[in-house]
Amino acid sequence: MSSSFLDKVREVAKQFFALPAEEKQKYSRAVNESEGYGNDVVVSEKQVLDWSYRLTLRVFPEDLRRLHLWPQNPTDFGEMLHEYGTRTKSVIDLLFKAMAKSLKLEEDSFSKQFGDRVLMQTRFNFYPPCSRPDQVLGVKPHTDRSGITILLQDGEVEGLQVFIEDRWVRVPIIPDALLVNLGDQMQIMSNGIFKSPMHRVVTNTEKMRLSVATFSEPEPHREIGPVDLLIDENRPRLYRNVKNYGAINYECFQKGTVALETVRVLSMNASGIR
Ligand SMILES: O=C(O)CCC(=O)C(=O)O
Ligand SMILES: [Fe+2]
Repeated sequence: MSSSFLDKVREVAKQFFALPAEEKQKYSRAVNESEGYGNDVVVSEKQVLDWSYRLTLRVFPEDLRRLHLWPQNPTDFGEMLHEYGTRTKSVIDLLFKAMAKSLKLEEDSFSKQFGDRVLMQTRFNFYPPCSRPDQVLGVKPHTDRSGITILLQDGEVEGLQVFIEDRWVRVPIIPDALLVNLGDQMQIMSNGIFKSPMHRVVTNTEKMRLSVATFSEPEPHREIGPVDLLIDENRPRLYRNVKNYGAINYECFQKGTVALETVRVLSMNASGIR
């Protein structure tokens, strides 16, 4: 993707977030829905909300697009999202193949688990300046539930951090780069070889920040699990097969538990006692 195209994606998204509140509210996320415009889903009075506005839209499969939630304003928003989504999908398809080959597996080992109706959601994150960046995060620590997430960062303003060896490490801005973030479902399929990193977004007092995250996951009824060839005596099965991991991940996030732990296979010793 050319840098002018990536700039265009950021520009059109910024134009949407700059619209008056009443205009953006036409595309509001309904209670219990994930698609549309708004803030965090509120699950408890004690919850500390993320300092961000989001617009989340499903781009694939095309017949599941909810076009009434796609902004009419700016007028080229729909065309931009279709184009960006299509190109991002090819990047994801390619990565699935390359990652399987890198483990000496058949190239469709991961993609065939996801099937040919992969769900792809694009989330536009808008982080306004925040007067108390010491107290409020743009996005709380989490791992993505996806297989692969493709992230287009702001062209200038940093904010993303990854948890590596017990500390938060900042992710630099590379203006023309797409950041590939692996999600929990890739960790499951690769039997723990590819890791889904914990990450968060910090706020800052002066500048707004925009990012565009595209998540890929299988349809909820499809079962995914560690690829057989990645399981042996030296590397026992780490995860059970799962369906609808999105729901498991969401429920755990609400409860503050780690979703991947709940699908882990517990090892037994010779006497069958854990
Ligand atoms: O804004 C970012 O850089 C990351 C956002 C993110 O982690 C997410 O939307 O899952
Ligand atoms: Fe994330």
